[in-house]
Amino acid sequence: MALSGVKNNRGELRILENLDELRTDLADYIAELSEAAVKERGVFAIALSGGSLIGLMGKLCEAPYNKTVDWAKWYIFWADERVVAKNHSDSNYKLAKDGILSKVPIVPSHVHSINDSVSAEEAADEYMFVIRQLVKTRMVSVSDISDCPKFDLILLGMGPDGHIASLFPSHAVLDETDEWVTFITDSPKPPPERITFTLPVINSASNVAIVVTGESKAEAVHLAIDNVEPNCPSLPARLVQPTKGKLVWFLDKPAASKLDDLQFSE
Ligand SMILES: O=C1O[C@H](COP(=O)(O)O)[C@@H](O)[C@H](O)[C@H]1O
Repeated sequence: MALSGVKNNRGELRILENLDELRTDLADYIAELSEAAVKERGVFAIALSGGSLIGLMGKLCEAPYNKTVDWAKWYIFWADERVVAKNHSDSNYKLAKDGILSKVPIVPSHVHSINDSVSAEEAADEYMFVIRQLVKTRMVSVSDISDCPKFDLILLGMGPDGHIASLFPSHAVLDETDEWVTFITDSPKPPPERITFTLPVINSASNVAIVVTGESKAEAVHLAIDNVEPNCPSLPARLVQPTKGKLVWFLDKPAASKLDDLQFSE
């Protein structure tokens, strides 16, 4: 049976019994946000991550979602990307294309992937320019408290070290507040060159979901969510605090196993 509730102002926690339930709950959540955004704005601007998240989104390609979701209204972005060719096995674009985008009727021109034929710095600048144009035409909303884009949904995974997107613990890039998109060339997890949304962009989204499974991530989940002493100010996942938006954690039981006293109603 799933547990659900709000904890420590760290967002809504959804703790699912097993991966199958998590996949279904995640697909329902994305489909509902898509429907609401299309009704309100006529489009749905969604940013994906790489890693295990894509496999966990797989139910969206199955009935009923493959027929009921208004795929033509989706605009797809990436919260982070590895600076490799688009056909490389490390590419977050390739992962999403093979796992989801090639299986549903997304409009190809709505897929905003990163230029893989330039340097990390140039790719970050180009990507920011593309997003800026889409903000101007309101395909992507704009935050009313900063000049940041306001994505309808940013989907994040989390590594065992607490990294989200390509924002790694104690990395200087966590302090980046001027740019929407930036780059790193020293990622502790290969490949070293990556581009990533910055924290101000992530925290300006209308909705952010962090999807985490497996016991190897339980300690990072505890540090990111619980009131721990000393606090972990440089743990990226803890810095996800949407200013006006809503944060939801999707966890399986092993990932949630080190959380302090859960007292949600079943
Ligand atoms: O390198 C990355 O890792 C994170 C987490 O991946 P996971 O396989 O442990 O879920 C991912 O969210 C990010 O997009 C990716 O570039």
